[in-house]
Amino acid sequence: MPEPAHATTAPDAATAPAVIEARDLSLTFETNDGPVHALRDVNLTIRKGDFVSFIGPSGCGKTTFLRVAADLEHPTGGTITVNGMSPEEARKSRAYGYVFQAAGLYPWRTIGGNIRLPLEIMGYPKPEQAGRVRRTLELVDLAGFENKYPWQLSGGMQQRASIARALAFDADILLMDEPFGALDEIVRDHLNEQLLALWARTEKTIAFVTHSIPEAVYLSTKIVVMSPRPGRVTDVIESPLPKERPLDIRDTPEFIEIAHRVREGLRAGHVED
Ligand SMILES: Nc1ncnc2c1ncn2[C@@H]1O[C@H](COP(=O)(O)OP(=O)(O)OP(=O)(O)O)[C@@H](O)[C@H]1O
Repeated sequence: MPEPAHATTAPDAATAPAVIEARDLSLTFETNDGPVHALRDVNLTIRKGDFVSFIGPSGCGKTTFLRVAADLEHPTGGTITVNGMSPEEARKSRAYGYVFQAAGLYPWRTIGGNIRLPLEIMGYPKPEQAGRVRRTLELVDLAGFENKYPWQLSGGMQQRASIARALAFDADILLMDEPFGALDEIVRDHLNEQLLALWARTEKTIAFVTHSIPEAVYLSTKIVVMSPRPGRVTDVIESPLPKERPLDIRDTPEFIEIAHRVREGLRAGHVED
């Protein structure tokens, strides 16, 4: 579907190079109960430096979109490119880091050991591994926790460690599948603030799945509203909010207006089971 003409877009945001580009992207899973249309005709451009949130009810294809971009699933129709390459080429060139819903840290490895793991697999020299682990721990505010084990950290700290692991090899793109869904609201607020600061500092492109309207509006430059059966994009909202966002921006009329539009989009796409 074409992107809405009434979107308010900062001039540079519209001209930045495309990082993820989906054209008529479809994925149908063949199951014993018949075909499941996880994605149908999704058209979307994610540009360099965008923070894009995907929001929609359970089963609308948010995770599937990220998994297709990450070459973990293969489309059955249309095309998707990542940094101008096929998802397979992008995966091989380590174009992205992936953060899963659960932190997924190995309990028998220290926090440093977990972050080092992809670097070991990629064959980085040992001294460089150590430097990268140290720098990414600083980025997520976990300096000093390198030698702790995951179970010695809170849930929020574990999620930060899993973000550090995704950042360690310095990919330009971060794919984040509901990384804060299981955390309480205060911790989530804090991590949202930290993630925004990290995004501003590193100028990465972030694709972020969430169920939370306030989280989507607070974090994003662009909000993709999806609806299920078949999974499709029903609205793309370009946020007019400034890049600097203190938490109390959530009380401003601009914020409330965008949240309202997201809610309307979700309501319009709602289907009864
Ligand atoms: N491997 C698979 N085989 C068959 N169906 C699948 C598979 N993976 C996902 N699906 C189906 O595709 C649809 C989209 O799933 P997806 O996980 O992308 O949704 P989602 O929007 O991320 O949901 P949630 O918010 O619950 O995480 C769902 O109906 C799901 O059951």
